[in-house]
Order: sequence, then structure tokens, then C-alpha cells
Amino acid sequence: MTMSKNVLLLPGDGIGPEIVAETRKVLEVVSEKFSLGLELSEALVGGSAIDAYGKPLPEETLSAAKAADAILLGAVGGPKWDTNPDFQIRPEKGLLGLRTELELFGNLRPAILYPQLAHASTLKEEVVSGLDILIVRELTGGIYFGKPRGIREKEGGIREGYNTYVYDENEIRRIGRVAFEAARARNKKLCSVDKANVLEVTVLWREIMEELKAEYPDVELSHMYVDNAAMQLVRAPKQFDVIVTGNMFGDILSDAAAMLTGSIGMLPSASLDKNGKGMYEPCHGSAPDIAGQGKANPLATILSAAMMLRYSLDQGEAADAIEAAVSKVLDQGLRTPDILSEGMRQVSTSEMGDAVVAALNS
Ligand SMILES: NC(=O)c1ccc[n+]([C@@H]2O[C@H](COP(=O)([O-])OP(=O)(O)OC[C@H]3O[C@@H](n4cnc5c(N)ncnc54)[C@H](O)[C@@H]3O)[C@@H](O)[C@H]2O)c1
Ligand SMILES: CC(C)[C@H](C(=O)O)[C@@H](O)C(=O)O
Ligand SMILES: [Mg+2]
Repeated sequence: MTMSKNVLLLPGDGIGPEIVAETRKVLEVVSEKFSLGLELSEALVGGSAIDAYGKPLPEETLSAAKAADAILLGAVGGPKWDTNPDFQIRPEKGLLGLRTELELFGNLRPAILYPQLAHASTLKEEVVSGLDILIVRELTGGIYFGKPRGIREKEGGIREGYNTYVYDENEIRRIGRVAFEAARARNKKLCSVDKANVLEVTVLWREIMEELKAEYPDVELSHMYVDNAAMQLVRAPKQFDVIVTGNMFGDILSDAAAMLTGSIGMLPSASLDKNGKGMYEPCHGSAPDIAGQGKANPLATILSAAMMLRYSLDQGEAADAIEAAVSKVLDQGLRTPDILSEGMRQVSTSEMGDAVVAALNS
């Protein structure tokens, strides 16, 4: 008898509902094919939750997320809510609240170039071909959550905005271990990215990473300043295997890494707690500029579902099948507009989802 597994789908805003609908089709097919007994339910988060409940993370959604075996999120945000004067009532706060409430501190953002997309990258083919790197981003600390924060008035009525970049050594150690373990399971090369020439918080970061090295003598550890890392990611990205960094640097570097894979529409992610429970989402946002037009690439979300099966639901075979199906549709020359190149056939969001389903069934 199969044990049923509860998966909570959080479509969110903008292209979120479109890409999650395609991913739902894929999950239904693999559930059937591999007898996974996935029970899929949906809840609101972000702007859609603000519209329905007046807040971006309603209690119903949070308790469903806590009860679920795994969560798959589309994206949140959009211009409709960007001018909300109460900063707590913003879609992004719903996503950040889920990450902190569920203690999802370990964010894995793999940037893999499918060989079929070597032409889709804006970089030269030889720079990106064979690319397979992993960014490990700390997700529940750093400047995103540090206190004090706010906008205050100084003497003379001058307003100033302020945030606090803070990490304690335990927070650094636990993300460090995630990264060392990941490097150990790959090519045993870890690059820690910081700004230790300027920021004390990252002086401590570097010190703790060095300390952890003793536990992982088989992993080669190096350090790089974030400005150089941004440059090196574009200049020679294949020099990296695993990168570990804090919340904000990881946010920025992972968008840069996305373009190495051809499109931000290709980059999946896993956000894990200490027990491996997780929320899975594409690295991109709600793309308001293309929402509702059938132009969104659903593959980052579909690949996030594969990560979910592998990391939280222990279904590596089903995950492999999804990734093979994605590779197959790329072999067939099917492309959403963001990854379109000469000689390929342009398809819509739902045609891409249907093609992945067909590849799974074939
Ligand atoms: N995890 C999330 O939910 C998340 C992540 C990033 C941004 N956001 C939010 O999304 C909104 C828009 O932010 P942004 O414009 O800076 O970033 P974005 O990632 O939404 O879009 C950047 C560009 O990439 C394109 N793009 C993104 N995903 C795509 C896909 N799947 N297929 C094809 N093209 C795609 C968009 O059309 C746009 O041109 C903001 O409200 C932001 O806060 C949410
Ligand atoms: C929407 C925003 C809060 C989020 C982040 O900054 O973490 C996004 O950019 C991401 O990369 O997941
Ligand atoms: Mg981001």
C-alpha cells in the first residue's frame, strides 16, 4: 500500500498560477505512474492572499504549510501591491514569513545548463557548456531579517532608512555544514562568498567557514569577495562547484547564475529545514510583464517539483523521470519565448507543460 503524501501548492501571483498549473499536471502523472499517492491541495499566499484575507500569509496557509509533507510555490508579488503604505502587507512578506516560520534556512539553487540550451545563453557557448554549479544561500537571516530596521527621522527632519546585517556563529555554522555536505557529494570544491574586506559580519562568516574545514578535510575551501564572485560567475562560471553565501548575496548571485543556464525560467530551488522538509520554488519572480499571456516558462517550477520528490519525498526515481522528460522536450526543439533560438519551435506555457506530460507518458 502506498503512503499518501500531502503536497501544498501555493500558486501566488502573476505567472505563479500559470506555472503551478503545469507543474500540477506533471505531479499528477508521476504520482499515478510511480504510485506515489500524492495528495495535492492549494492555498493562497502573497498578493492573492492580501486580496482575499487582507494579509500575505493567512493562518490557514501557514498551518497547511506546517502540516504538509512538502510545499511547492509559484511566485509572489506585483505592481498592484507595490505601493501599499504598510510594508508588512506586501506579497513578499508572505514568502519571507513562510521561510522563517518553517525555518527553511538552507536554500539550494542549482544552475545546470541543459546542452540543448547552449545557444540560448547570452554568454559564449564555450563559457557555459557543461555548466553544473550549486549556490547554497542562507535564507532566514542576514540583512533580510536583522534588527533594527526601518525608516526614521533624524535631526532636522531628514529621513533615513536602515537595515542590519547580522549573523550569529550558529547560523553560519548550520548553513556552512549544508554547503560542505553538498560539496562532499559533488566535486568537493566549496567557495565561500563574503565581503570580509569591509563587513565584520562576514569576517565572522569567513572564520566559521575556516573552522568547519577541519570537519571536511576532503573538501577544498576557498573564499571570494562578492563583487569578484559576480564578475567570475560571468567570466568563467565553470571554475565553481558549490558556492555558499548569505541571504542577500545569494539572492543576487543566483539571478546572475540563472542567465548562464539560458533563462531565469530554467532555475529551480529547494529551501530546506534541518530535517529536510522543504518548500520548492523557481528562483524567478511573478514576471508581471508577461503574466496571463501564456509566455512563461514553466520548467523552473517543474524542475523544482523534481527537487521536491528527491529531497523531501524520497522519490529519486520519479525526480529522475521528470528531469529526463524536460530534457526530452528540449530535444524535441520545443521552447517558450525566453529560451527560443533559431530553428526551434515556440510553444506556450501550457503546451510546454503538456509536452513534459507526454514525454513522461511515452
Ligand atoms: N520567489 C518569488 O516569489 C519572487 C522572486 C523574485 C521576484 N519576486 C517578485 O516578482 C515581481 C517581479 O520581479 P522582477 O521583475 O524583479 O523579477 P522576475 O523574476 O519576476 O522577472 C524578471 C524578468 O524575467 C522574466 N521571467 C521571470 N520568470 C520567467 C519565466 N518563468 N519565464 C519567462 N520569463 C521569465 C520576466 O518576464 C522579467 O522580464 C516583484 O513583485 C518581486 O518582488 C518574487
Ligand atoms: C521575492 C523576494 C523576497 C525573494 C528573495 O529576495 O529572497 C526572491 O527574490 C527570491 O530570490 O526568492
Ligand atoms: Mg531573487
